Amino acid sequence: MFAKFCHGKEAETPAPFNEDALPHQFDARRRTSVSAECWNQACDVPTQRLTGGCAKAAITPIPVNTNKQSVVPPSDINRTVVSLRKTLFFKELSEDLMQQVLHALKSRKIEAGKEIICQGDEGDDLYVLDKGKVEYIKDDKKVGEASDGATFGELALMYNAPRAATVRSLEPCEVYTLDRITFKRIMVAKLSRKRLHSQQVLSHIDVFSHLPESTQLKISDALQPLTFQKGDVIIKEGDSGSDFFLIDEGTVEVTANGEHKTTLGSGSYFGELALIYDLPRAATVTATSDLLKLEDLSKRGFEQLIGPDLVEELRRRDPRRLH
Ligand SMILES: Nc1ncnc2c1ncn2[C@@H]1O[C@@H]2COP(=O)(O)O[C@H]2[C@H]1O
Repeated sequence: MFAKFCHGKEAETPAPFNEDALPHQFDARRRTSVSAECWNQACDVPTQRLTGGCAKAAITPIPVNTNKQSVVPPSDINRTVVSLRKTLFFKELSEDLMQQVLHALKSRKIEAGKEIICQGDEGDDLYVLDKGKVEYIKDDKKVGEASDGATFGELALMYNAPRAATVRSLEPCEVYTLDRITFKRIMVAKLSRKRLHSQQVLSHIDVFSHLPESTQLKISDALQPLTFQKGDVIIKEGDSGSDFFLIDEGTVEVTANGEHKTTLGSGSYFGELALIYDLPRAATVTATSDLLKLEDLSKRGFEQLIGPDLVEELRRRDPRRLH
């Protein structure tokens, strides 16, 4: 069993947590899910864990010291960023958060034939394979290989799940590691910014702006940003409807039966009719600006979060009466 090898492997000195940098209430060694850890959204920092809600008081942020030299040599930074951006989590990470990631990385050399990650273990670090080759083993079966530029080990950190596979070095490897605490802090900062942005988009749309803040927050959390380019068809007349859209930035043209009906811009929404009447799409909606940024609410989210009063209001504002 690989698990045996794994648990019998040489203990690698774990990167020490810089507990001095943590707020005193925060237990760095505690392992809980992100949702169970409580974070101060406004300043992207963990706060005291409380039953039933987050602590309100702002607590000193954990600084990632971006003045100190990153262990990644300047010549390798682009390559490391490219490697990180291959994973979904880092794909659209803002530049400043990416800088924080780069400054928190630690470098490690690993001999050939070592278990870097062991299936079933708790996740401590995320790995960027800078040089070398590894194999992935699941339930004692080899399921894949990866070489320079691969990133692995993020799933257990993201989902607070046990390691899904063993990762073993096939040759001497050089890796960069990102510790769990920094990963989670970046993750919460990213989510918190996303939430704030979605909330701003929502609050600029008349019909949503009067909703209670708690409802706005729930809807904001369910929104997913999407980007389109000029000419992209977002909705096709006659199709069944699965999403509702808010326009964050840019414009769309609405056509029905081949006729121009209207142009919509930021502060508008579309795609509600198919969902509220359970009918095929009444019109085609096409991006007309070079860049179109939308916030997407799935049909499920729409059904769960848009209450009867709001549905009634959307019915009252049926655009077919206007244009
Ligand atoms: N005159 C219009 N006729 C039909 N749909 C329109 C019109 N103006 C805007 N729309 C939007 O275009 C969307 C197309 O998908 P839906 O039918 O779900 O919802 C529609 C409305 O949100």
